[in-house]
Amino acid sequence: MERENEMMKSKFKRICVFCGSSQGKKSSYQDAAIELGNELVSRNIDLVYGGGSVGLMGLVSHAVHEGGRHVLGIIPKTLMPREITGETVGEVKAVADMHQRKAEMARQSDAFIALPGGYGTLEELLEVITWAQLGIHDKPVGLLNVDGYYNTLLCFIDKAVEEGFISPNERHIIISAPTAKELVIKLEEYVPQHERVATKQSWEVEQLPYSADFDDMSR
Ligand SMILES: CC(C)=CCNc1ncnc2c1ncn2[C@@H]1O[C@H](COP(=O)(O)O)[C@@H](O)[C@H]1O
Repeated sequence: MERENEMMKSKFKRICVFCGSSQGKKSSYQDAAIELGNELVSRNIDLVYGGGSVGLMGLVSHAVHEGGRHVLGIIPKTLMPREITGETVGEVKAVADMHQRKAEMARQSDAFIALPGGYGTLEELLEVITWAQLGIHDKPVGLLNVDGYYNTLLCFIDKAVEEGFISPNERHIIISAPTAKELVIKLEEYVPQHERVATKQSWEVEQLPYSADFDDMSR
């Protein structure tokens, strides 16, 4: 038993999952959300997500919570009413707005996975990819391509590479796989290949709230 646990040790402590606030029409999307939750549990990985229990978000968070791992939901105050987001499980952290939510989700996690979803999921996914490209973080980003749901997005990204808008090295930022198990293994093996535009340190300096100079200029 101890040996089994030892084998299942992951280099990730917490993974952030982006996914639909809807369940999607096919049962395979729902099955994949539960399977991903179970995969995290089996590898002793905790969950960070957008909070709430609507759609695939509810399925993945319940699976992780019921499996005994920690669940952290990060919710903007405006989405907190139960009728919008549903019952939450685990720890809930309230933040001021959507921007703070994404920053906090990214800060709290060692890697990101997107399940099928809509605008919200795409926006969260593309933002963490862009941040990786810029060198703000070097955490792996995975796409769980359930039943080929993301094939057209991946084709579009290949087109952007062909047309010279994304470099081949930056194409490697997105890691995709059809099942949770394969995806987590690939994320574990990920080594960034792209050049960073700025060092992490320079971003930290840029992101300091207000400098005295800025304050003076605004007077
Ligand atoms: C108005 C509405 C759709 C409310 C649903 N309630 C929600 N509760 C919590 N997080 C959400 C909600 N809607 C979108 N999100 C965020 O956006 C993503 C899902 O958006 P979507 O369903 O793919 O586009 C999630 O990863 C989550 O972080």
